[in-house]
This record gives sequence, structure tokens and C-alpha cells, in this order.
Amino acid sequence: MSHPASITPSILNCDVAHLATELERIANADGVHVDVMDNHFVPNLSWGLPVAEAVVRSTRLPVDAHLMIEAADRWAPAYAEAGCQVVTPHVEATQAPVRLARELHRLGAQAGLALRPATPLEAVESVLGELDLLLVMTVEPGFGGQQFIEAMLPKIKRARNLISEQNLSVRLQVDGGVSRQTIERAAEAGADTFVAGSAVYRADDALAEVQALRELASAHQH
Ligand SMILES: O=C(CO)[C@H](O)[C@H](O)COP(=O)(O)O
Ligand SMILES: [Co+2]
Repeated sequence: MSHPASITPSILNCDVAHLATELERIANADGVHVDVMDNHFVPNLSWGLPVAEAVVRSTRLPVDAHLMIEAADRWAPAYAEAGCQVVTPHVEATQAPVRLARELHRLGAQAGLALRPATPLEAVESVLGELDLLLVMTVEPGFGGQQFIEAMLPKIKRARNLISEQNLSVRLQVDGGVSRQTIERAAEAGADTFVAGSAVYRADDALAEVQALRELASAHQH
């Protein structure tokens, strides 16, 4: 069974000079998605722990930290300590995903795990039971504003089947190119948690966009 559709806007391309105001624009969202990039795991540098801490302090919404960084085992626990509700390192960047998930739980956070588009689901199959959230990337990680990779839809379906077969309640998140044009197909395929950056922040009325995305997703969930 899917969870009710959650919309977690990415602040990657918001106006960081006005962080508090930008967070108010999405006050009706289900969470805030903070993209951490280190210019090694991905060819881009965004921000790290101090900004994640500032976001946690500046919103009542739960914060999910998407860690596009190497040495995830070394750095991810600090994001749990900073008050992020969900911490999502990449499976390609952790040497010990189970130990890391357990460490995140011990620190009071939920444990996520993300897959690049080219990484097969087999990479997480045996550790799904340790997770609260699985993130199937629908763009190559590194930049906002990219086009949704349609070829990820069968992977989302298979991920949903794996979660059901193992009788788990892991959230299935999609991230990258999610908009009114793509969210229905992602929901249909089995995603229940939707990151949308440019679709939300480029809208004149971000609150209305969040609500529209949630309604479209809910209408297409199984
Ligand atoms: O992880 C990410 C990029 O690596 C971002 O979360 C994602 O790109 C969101 O932006 P958009 O909705 O504009 O694609
Ligand atoms: Co992201």
C-alpha cells in the first residue's frame, strides 16, 4: 500500500537570500527537501550542514536531506543531529547502508536511501527492510530544472512491487523533473512522495501549485 501523496518541494533553486519567505511560500507542503551537493559525488556544489540547520530552524515542516555527497557514512549522521526528519544518502556513496540506517534511527531520524538513474534496484533490495524511504532519482542528480526521465517509470513500478512483496511500508520518493505534466505517471507507477523544485518555485502561487500537485498525485495512486 502506498502512503498518502506527499509533496516535498526542493529549495535548490529558491531565493536563498530570503530563505524564511521562500519557506512560507510552501507552508502547505508535507516537507522541505534540502539538496546537499559536494562537487564530488555530483558536478555541482550547493550547501551543507549550516544551511540544513538554518532550514530546520526556519520552518515547522519536516526537513528531508538529500545527500549527494561522497563519504555518506561519515557525514549523514550530522544531518540527523541537526534535526532533519529524513536523511537520504545515496547507495553509491555508502559502504555500509545497514549500519548507517541504524545509526540514523539511533539519532532519531528516518533513514532514506537514494539511487542514481543507472543504479539497479538490486543495489537496495536486501536492505529495504532497514529503510523508511527509497528515493528513485528521475534525473541525473546535480541540478534542478532538468527533464523527467520517462525510462524510470518501470523502475518505480518494480520498486513499488519490491516494497509490497516484502510487506514493508517504505515511502517511495521520486525526485527530478516532477511537475503537473509528469506527476500523474509517477503516482500511477507507485511513487507516493514527490520532490518538485522548479515546478513549485517558478509558480506565481507556490501554495496553489503544491495543492494542485498533491491532488493530481492522489487521483492517480492505487
Ligand atoms: O536532487 C535534485 C537534483 O539533483 C533536486 O531535488 C531536483 O532536481 C529538484 O529540482 P527539479 O524539480 O527542478 O528537478
Ligand atoms: Co533532491
